[in-house]
Amino acid sequence: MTEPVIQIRNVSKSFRNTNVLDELDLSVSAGETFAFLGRNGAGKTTTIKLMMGLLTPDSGELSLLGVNPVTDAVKLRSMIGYLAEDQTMYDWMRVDEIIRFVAPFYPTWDQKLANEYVKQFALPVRTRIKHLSKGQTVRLGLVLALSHRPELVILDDPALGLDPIMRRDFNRDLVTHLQAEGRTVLYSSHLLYEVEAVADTVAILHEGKIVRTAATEDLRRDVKRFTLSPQDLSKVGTQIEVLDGRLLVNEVSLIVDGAPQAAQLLEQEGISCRISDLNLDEIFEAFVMGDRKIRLEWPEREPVAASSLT
Ligand SMILES: Nc1ncnc2c1ncn2[C@@H]1O[C@H](COP(=O)(O)OP(=O)(O)OP(=O)(O)O)[C@@H](O)[C@H]1O
Repeated sequence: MTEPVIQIRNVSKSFRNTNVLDELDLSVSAGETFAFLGRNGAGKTTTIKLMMGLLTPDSGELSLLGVNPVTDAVKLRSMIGYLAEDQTMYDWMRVDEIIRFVAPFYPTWDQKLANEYVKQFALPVRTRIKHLSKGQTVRLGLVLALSHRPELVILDDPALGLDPIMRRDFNRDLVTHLQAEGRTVLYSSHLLYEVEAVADTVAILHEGKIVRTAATEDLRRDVKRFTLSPQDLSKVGTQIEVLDGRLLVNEVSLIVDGAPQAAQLLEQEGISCRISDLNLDEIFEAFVMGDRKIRLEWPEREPVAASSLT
């Protein structure tokens, strides 16, 4: 079996008293488009900076393309196409000037390819960077990140600040230029629906750990809403993994991971329920904001004393 292109094992990172990553494990295979998802502040940029050797882990190990970013960051950076969340470019330079400026940093720079990207992205070469639109700036960032034909591309929330149509076009560009060439791509975002069209695999980062890694179609199959009667709640065994539980009027709504198995178990128990599909935003929300404890508390609740009702 070939080595993963990105391998992170047991990586922890704190800033002063804040523990951002807690024994994080993550693995990305060659040719995969891997969406790295988390809410704002979840630690996506911190993880990416660790991968690029811009930060050092407190503990754990990282390997990208077989290189250790802690000891060999400079070598690694020349092998990776990296688009930072807040790209700081020399904004007084023109588009053609910054391309000429960046090219010598990469031994494998392909100027013909850079010219093709500039043409395809319709970038105005004689315009100063400070006069580009947000969409043009992101695309220029891509030209600079991709023209040395990196095997691995890391994009930190690249579509941030783009309007929905631009985001769609940007994702289409990603598919055309990177997936078609079999590159490995790690793409961070806080929007699950946004990465759906491009990602092979989605990993959800929450409270310093990856809480789920799956293909988007598997997430849709596995995570569903079960609606049942409150009386049946105590019969629901702990074998069912509830991501979120809510008490509605005369009903209980449970968002369950492992829906096919859960449906089978409930059927065996003779519990009737309604099972409905969720969209990707609802699935993401259940993982990062779901109330997992409430279910356990309900059956143990003290019944309301009849005297208190009078
Ligand atoms: N250099 C630093 N010093 C102190 N705290 C930091 C530093 N860098 C990040 N943090 C904190 O670490 C946490 C994770 O930040 P990070 O930027 O990695 O999150 P993120 O998932 O990329 O968020 P966003 O989607 O908003 O960019 C945040 O609470 C942030 O304030």
